[in-house]
Amino acid sequence: MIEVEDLSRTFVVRRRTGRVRRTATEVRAVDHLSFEVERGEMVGYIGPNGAGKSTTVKMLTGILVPTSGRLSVAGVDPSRNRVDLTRRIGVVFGQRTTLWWDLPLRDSFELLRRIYRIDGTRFRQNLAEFCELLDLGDLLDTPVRQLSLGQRMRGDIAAALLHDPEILYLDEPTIGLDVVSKSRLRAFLREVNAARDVTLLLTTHDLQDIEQLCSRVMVIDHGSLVYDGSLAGLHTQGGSTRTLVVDLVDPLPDEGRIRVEGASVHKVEGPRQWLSFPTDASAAPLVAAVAASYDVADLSILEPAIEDVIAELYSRR
Ligand SMILES: Nc1ncnc2c1ncn2[C@@H]1O[C@H](COP(=O)(O)OP(=O)(O)OP(=O)(O)O)[C@@H](O)[C@H]1O
Repeated sequence: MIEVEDLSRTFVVRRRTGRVRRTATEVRAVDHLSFEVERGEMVGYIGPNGAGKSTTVKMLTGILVPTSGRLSVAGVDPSRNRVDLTRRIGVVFGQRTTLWWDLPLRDSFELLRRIYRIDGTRFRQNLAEFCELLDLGDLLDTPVRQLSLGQRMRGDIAAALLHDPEILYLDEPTIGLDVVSKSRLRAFLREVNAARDVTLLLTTHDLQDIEQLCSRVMVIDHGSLVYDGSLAGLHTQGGSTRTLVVDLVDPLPDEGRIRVEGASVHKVEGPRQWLSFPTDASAAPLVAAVAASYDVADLSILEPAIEDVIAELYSRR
């Protein structure tokens, strides 16, 4: 559905370096990027600020022309055939609305029907389904400017899907939403993906969006991919560790530390000790080894926080 090959985009930025003098510097926003996304995939596209996410999405939607490389979205070259592509993609920006501010939601939808020339029956079916799934029924006659952020976001998502796009780009779709609205929106996106086989590319700083929606995550930094794979694989790649928390019956004398193969103690508080071990190692032999040599009252395992894993990945560059 999406093919990106050796894609780059540079910007020339002119900065004032004297009273009249200006120096031009080149910013390489996207740097020899290659990836493919299959139909129906839900892919998270993450990276620190300025990594090149928006620039990539702008090229995928045909807003920006690449400096070099090859790009194909639903079989179309976005910058050459932008109008064609527009009918096949949907875009949602968490920070901006694509709806008409002063019009009731219903009129915005009607305008979109005309712009995209959506078949009347199909339009009514889609509208009925989205109104039910997104609970929009009571809001259709409210002007967009009077909607709350969560209501507006639901309206924006319905608007982006009315013309049955094959791909949906979502840029920070849950930003600013409360916990309930976030989970409702994620449930809807899962439903749309499963029922309609819509391919989703999601840019977000909220890693829970990724954890709950995406089976694959691509991490971009300085314009190139630093990781492309499963969320679970990211833990291994990030070199993160799991933690075995051991509550001993009594503290070890002289603040002694548990000694076992394959793990090391990184914190001791009275009878409680924290042992780090690699994420790809099994905890079972470690637990057995600790239990065989020490009087253990309780044990638990802490998984690494995905935020820490990603922060570690960014900091390596
Ligand atoms: N129109 C432009 N002119 C000059 N430089 C630009 C332009 N657009 C983006 N850049 C630069 O390209 C780099 C990548 O920016 P981009 O907006 O793609 O990052 P991002 O990953 O989307 O960041 P964020 O998470 O902050 O939205 C940055 O250094 C940015 O300053």
